[in-house]
Amino acid sequence: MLKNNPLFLALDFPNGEKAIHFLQAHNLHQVPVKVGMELYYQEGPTIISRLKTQGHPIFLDLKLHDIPNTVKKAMRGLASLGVDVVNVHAAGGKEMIKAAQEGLEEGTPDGERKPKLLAVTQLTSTSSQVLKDELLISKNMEETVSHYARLSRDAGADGVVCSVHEADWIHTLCGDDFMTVTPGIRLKGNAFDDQVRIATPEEARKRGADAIVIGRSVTSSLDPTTAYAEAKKEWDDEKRTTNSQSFI
Ligand SMILES: O=C(O)c1cc(=O)[nH]c(=O)n1[C@@H]1O[C@H](COP(=O)(O)O)[C@@H](O)[C@H]1O
Repeated sequence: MLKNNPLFLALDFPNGEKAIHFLQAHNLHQVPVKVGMELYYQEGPTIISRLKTQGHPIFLDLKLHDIPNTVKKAMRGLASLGVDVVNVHAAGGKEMIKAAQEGLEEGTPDGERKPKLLAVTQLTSTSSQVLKDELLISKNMEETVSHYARLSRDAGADGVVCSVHEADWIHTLCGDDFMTVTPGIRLKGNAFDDQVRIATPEEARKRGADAIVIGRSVTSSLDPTTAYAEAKKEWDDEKRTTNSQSFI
């Protein structure tokens, strides 16, 4: 795996013991991981320091969405944890995204690298129908995601979270160095009905995503070691032109 194009394994486990045991039992030493709300809200910063000690690059996915002042102060604290990537909801608007970057800059200890800031455009579980009927967004998915991506770039985010289907044209719109991180990844034959805008690791690579996030296709597999290896094989490409920004 090129260091610039991580495959983040989503550690959606109810507690730290289960997460660490999973990694050890399946020989997933030092792989990039994503810690989300389920695990972080149980364990707090302890799980971050445990994973860091074991050498895992970390995407801390808490999807902040609040008034700019609150987000800025929360990001100050998160920056001090030494994670590699954090995120907010782009729907919080430009001022909130700017405030998030300011908080990260202020909170990053001297000599350490500021975490990359991503903004979630539209969740991969959201369908075009939900966008229209429940969220009352009258633009279609393509226009909405494009708008949120441009807004995030203009506000100073390092990239966005989007689906694979949007990664290539976000690069066209926002530049090749604007990062696209794509969850909703499924290995062939898997199906989980809560995700809508899904794709395989191979499709993600072909559409130029900079990083992928994969969870249950590996963690709920009967053979997680093989499932992880399969995802990584599909995703890896030594010939790929890498983003000049580096995640980890
Ligand atoms: O920000 C995220 O990581 C995220 C954004 C998004 O639009 N969709 C999405 O699924 N995610 C996260 O990515 C992971 C996907 O997990 P699986 O559906 O099990 O592969 C979960 O931890 C989600 O919280």
